[in-house]
Amino acid sequence: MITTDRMAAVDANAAALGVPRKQLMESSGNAVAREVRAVAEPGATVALVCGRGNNGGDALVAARFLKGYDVTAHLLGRPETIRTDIARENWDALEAAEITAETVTDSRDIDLAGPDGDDPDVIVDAMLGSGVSGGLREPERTAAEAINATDATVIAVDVPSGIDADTGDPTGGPDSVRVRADRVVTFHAEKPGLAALDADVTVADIGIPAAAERFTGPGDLLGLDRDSDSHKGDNGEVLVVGGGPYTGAPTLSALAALRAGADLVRVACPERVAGAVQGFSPNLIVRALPGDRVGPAHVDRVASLAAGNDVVVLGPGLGRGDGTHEFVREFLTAFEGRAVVDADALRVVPDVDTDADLICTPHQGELVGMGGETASDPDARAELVREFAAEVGHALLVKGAVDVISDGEDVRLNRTGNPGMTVGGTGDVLAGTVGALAAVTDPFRAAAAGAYVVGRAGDAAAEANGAGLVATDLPDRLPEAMRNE
Ligand SMILES: NC(=O)C1=CN([C@@H]2O[C@H](COP(=O)(O)OP(=O)(O)OC[C@H]3O[C@@H](n4cnc5c(N)ncnc54)[C@H](O)[C@@H]3O)[C@@H](O)[C@H]2O)[C@H](O)CC1
Ligand SMILES: [K+]
Repeated sequence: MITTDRMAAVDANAAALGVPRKQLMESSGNAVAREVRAVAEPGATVALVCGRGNNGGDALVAARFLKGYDVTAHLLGRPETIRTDIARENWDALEAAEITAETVTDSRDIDLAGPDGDDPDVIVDAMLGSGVSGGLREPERTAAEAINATDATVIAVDVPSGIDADTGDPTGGPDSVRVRADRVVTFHAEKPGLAALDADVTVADIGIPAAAERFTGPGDLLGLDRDSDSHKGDNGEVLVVGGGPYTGAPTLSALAALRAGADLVRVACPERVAGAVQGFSPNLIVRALPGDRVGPAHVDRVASLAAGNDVVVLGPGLGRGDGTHEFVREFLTAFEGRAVVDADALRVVPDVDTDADLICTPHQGELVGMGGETASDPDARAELVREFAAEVGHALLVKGAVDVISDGEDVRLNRTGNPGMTVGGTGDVLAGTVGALAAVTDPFRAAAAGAYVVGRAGDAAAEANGAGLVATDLPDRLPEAMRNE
């Protein structure tokens, strides 16, 4: 089962793996033609009703695969207004091949009947697919009514036009016009909304590599951009809780959170290191906690600071010690928000009873310290991480040459990054990045996207600095790494 958003992500990941959308469209069109052949013998009349997006493009490809059938393509709009290059190229190919094609610009001109005035044997509904928004407009609306009025076998491409593939509901409200299909050929995987329809659904493999789903890619960044009309705070407020024995760690997390798009980043750290943290950057808001270590005495103060933020990043530079663990335990027990837990705070997580929504970011040694298991084979490790995430009830991002991300159900692997990133501090950058992303998306996506972009930033830094890569190289490279291309 795949949602429309995830499908768009997987499609972008496939393109990054060298399988561009035009190639997928060729497979989609082929699958549509196969479905036509399954319901009608050669010689049958087939009307392809094509919108101007890629859903229409799929049917334009199908026309080339339907030799021996009496095919007419009806394009709803002028060819110049076809919305994508790949659909237009397939329209041009159709014309060049002299396959019967008509354009319909006025809904009153829609006529699906063949030369003898009879309904076609088969109608392919390729008006709108996953790009639909709102109720059908003209000429699609009238065309849908015309399709529904025939006694042709109606095959919908991807989803019946006017239906939301995620919900199965008509896109214009309960009584709005939509195509009533006998069959649906949907691509790559079943869509959540199709099962409820009164249609036979075929899932066609269109050649998207399994790696496009299994591994993170640029598609995992879709939808994470800032809204153009957003206000200060809309893009996330992050509280980093750490420092004591170390000052660099909370600072790196905080700088990374800012570069990953958070609007405001606050650092709660012992007063002994507060000046040093602030000294790194005027962009940070520092809240000093009395003393030189974070301990149980600070729980109330940190809890009240946390309440004003979307996400807490807990752990960078906290150090270990009875007081630290006690602080983490007490804080998490009462906390009900979202937190990234890293470094010395991790060990406490499996024993804490908390309503918080956590993303734990252990390396493999820390995973074992938490009670988890690891394996050298990535697939075996992925399954172990998934099981452990389900057991602790939180999302895990287990760092390694290949990172494994799981929320106990889904698993994603991340291959970006390089051996140069084993230097100190890159984990702090990752925790801060995931913290910023967790303010704008769910924990699993935040962890997957965070691992991907920090690895990419590290790859760019390694290219520039070779073996001299240091963690402070990474935050400034995050904005470039977060572009979804
Ligand atoms: N990997 C994949 O996801 C693949 C998908 N394929 C096919 O592509 C469509 C989705 O194509 P897209 O161009 O994104 O959108 P549509 O064709 O569904 O819509 C295009 C166009 O229609 C206009 N529009 C939107 N809403 C309405 C409305 N209510 N009334 C009228 N017109 C509307 C709007 O301007 C849109 O831009 C997917 O379903 C698959 O069939 C591939 O070919 C293979 C890979
Ligand atoms: K359709």
